[in-house]
Amino acid sequence: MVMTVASPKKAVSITEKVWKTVYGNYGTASGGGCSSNYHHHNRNSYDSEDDFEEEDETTMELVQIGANRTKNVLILMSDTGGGHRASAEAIRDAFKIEFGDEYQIFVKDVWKEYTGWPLNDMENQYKFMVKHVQLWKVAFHSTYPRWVHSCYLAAIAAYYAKEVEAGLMEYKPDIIISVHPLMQHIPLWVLKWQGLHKKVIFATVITDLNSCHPTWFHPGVNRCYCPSSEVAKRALLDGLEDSQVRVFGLPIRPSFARAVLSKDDLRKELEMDPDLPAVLLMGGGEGMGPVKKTAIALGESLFDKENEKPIGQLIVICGRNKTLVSTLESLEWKIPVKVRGFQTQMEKWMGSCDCIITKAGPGTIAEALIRGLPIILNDYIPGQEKGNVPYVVENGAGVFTRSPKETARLVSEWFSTKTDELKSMSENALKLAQPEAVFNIVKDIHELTCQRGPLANIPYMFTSSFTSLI
Ligand SMILES: CCCCC/C=C\C/C=C\CCCCCCCC(=O)OC[C@H](CO[C@@H]1O[C@H](CO)[C@H](O)[C@H](O)[C@H]1O)OC(=O)CCCCCCC/C=C\C/C=C\CCCCC
Ligand SMILES: O=c1ccn([C@@H]2O[C@H](COP(=O)(O)OP(=O)(O)O)[C@@H](O)[C@H]2O)c(=O)[nH]1
Repeated sequence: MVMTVASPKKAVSITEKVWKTVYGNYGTASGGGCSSNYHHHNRNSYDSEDDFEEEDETTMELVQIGANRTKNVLILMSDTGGGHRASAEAIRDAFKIEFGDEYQIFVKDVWKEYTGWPLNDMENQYKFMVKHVQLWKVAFHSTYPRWVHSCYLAAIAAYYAKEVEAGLMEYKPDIIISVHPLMQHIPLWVLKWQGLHKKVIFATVITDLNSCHPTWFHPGVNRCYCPSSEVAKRALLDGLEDSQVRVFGLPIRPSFARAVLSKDDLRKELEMDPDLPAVLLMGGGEGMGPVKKTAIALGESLFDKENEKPIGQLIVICGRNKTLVSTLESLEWKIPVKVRGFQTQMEKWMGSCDCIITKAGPGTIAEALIRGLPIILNDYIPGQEKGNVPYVVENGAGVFTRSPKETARLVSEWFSTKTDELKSMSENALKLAQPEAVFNIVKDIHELTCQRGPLANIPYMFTSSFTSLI
């Protein structure tokens, strides 16, 4: 048997034996692992004291089990918008594709499941604030200084420490990944109180492309994955070290990166017109922005009055906005229109269209870039989405206008007299696309896990007894 890691003897082996008895979650890793030199053993129980006599061999086995057992990954997210869940699921799927059963992934809103008001209702509070956009502006900008958001979060952490701790420990995480701006501080404090901050790997995956809130940046993380060099610059200015920061792009579901899609086949499958150019209109996971007015304007501009025939078709995806679905469904259209609620296969709808109109949501933008769709941005949420506008426009992948009429005019030109413009924007979009980002992120986390070595087994049995003392 070839060993690559030296194993401390007696002291470790006793602790590990106790640990192994209570922690029954190992050995399912499919090939790979951190080192191919580890030989996997299938012994799952300790039968007698005699084991202590076979110390060398036993200790080696324990080291191997630590290396090869399934690692638990807890991804912290919240449904404030649709982007955080989309990125969390992208990371989960990429782990599965790259490493099979080596990692067990939990995508959770721990705050919603374990804590109380106001922490457990961020979705509705966020929805309310972005509807009253001035309120969101004030909340976003007034919490910008570190001392302000740290005080808020510390107060909440103190109040809900036990609940958050229970929520985190439930999943016995070896790795915690936060894809949410408000989920760095509290979990990191909890890990510190538990003495687990050097054992559990903590990574932040930022899902804003440019003007993100500084709560994303916490110097206590092992890695901070930034979707763009602009965000990386902000991270460094905010006190993170070079060694913590990686720039791979925004994590997008592997179905966008890996699937080979033919537009003709997709149109058949989605029952679209096979020949008419198609525009996709959406407003993030919640169907926000001027979707209704834009749809109506497109209904007019994509109809050639002289020849009495449509020059394009329209797909409207309203996300979770059910009122919008029923309003649009009740209208009469002169062009082919499909109205849909929340869709789980966005890559198919994007793959079947020729351009997209959306608010400046980072997830939708990154997905559209991968599909090479020119983008008309028709709105942005102040603060975190503002910087996405120059990111798209200055790179020649789209335009910004809040006017539904102007939007409708642009699309009708792209579909008739200005097809060259559409083509060159599509090429620019593809240049910005980073379909491999999610795979690079999970591979980097895997490397980090391997660097920790096989003895990074986490004594959760001790932490839970600590919990009961709080
Ligand atoms: C000194 C006077 C202070 C007055 C402050 C007033 C009110 C404070 C109350 C709320 C604080 C608001 C938090 C602001 C920081 C937000 C950081 C941020 O970027 O948040 C964005 C996310 C939404 O995600 C984005 O969605 C986009 C699309 O919609 C897009 O996808 C983008 O990529 C995403 O990043 O926003 C949130 O999640 C905000 C949730 C709001 C929660 C309600 C607040 C009350 C609940 C619990 C208190 C929790 C924290 C308070 C401390 C916050 C300190 C910053
Ligand atoms: O019906 C829908 C509508 C949206 N989305 C996804 O929701 C995310 C929206 O994220 P974005 O950052 O664009 O905006 P947010 O919803 O967070 O405001 C993107 O991945 C979309 O593909 C989806 O899967 N189905």
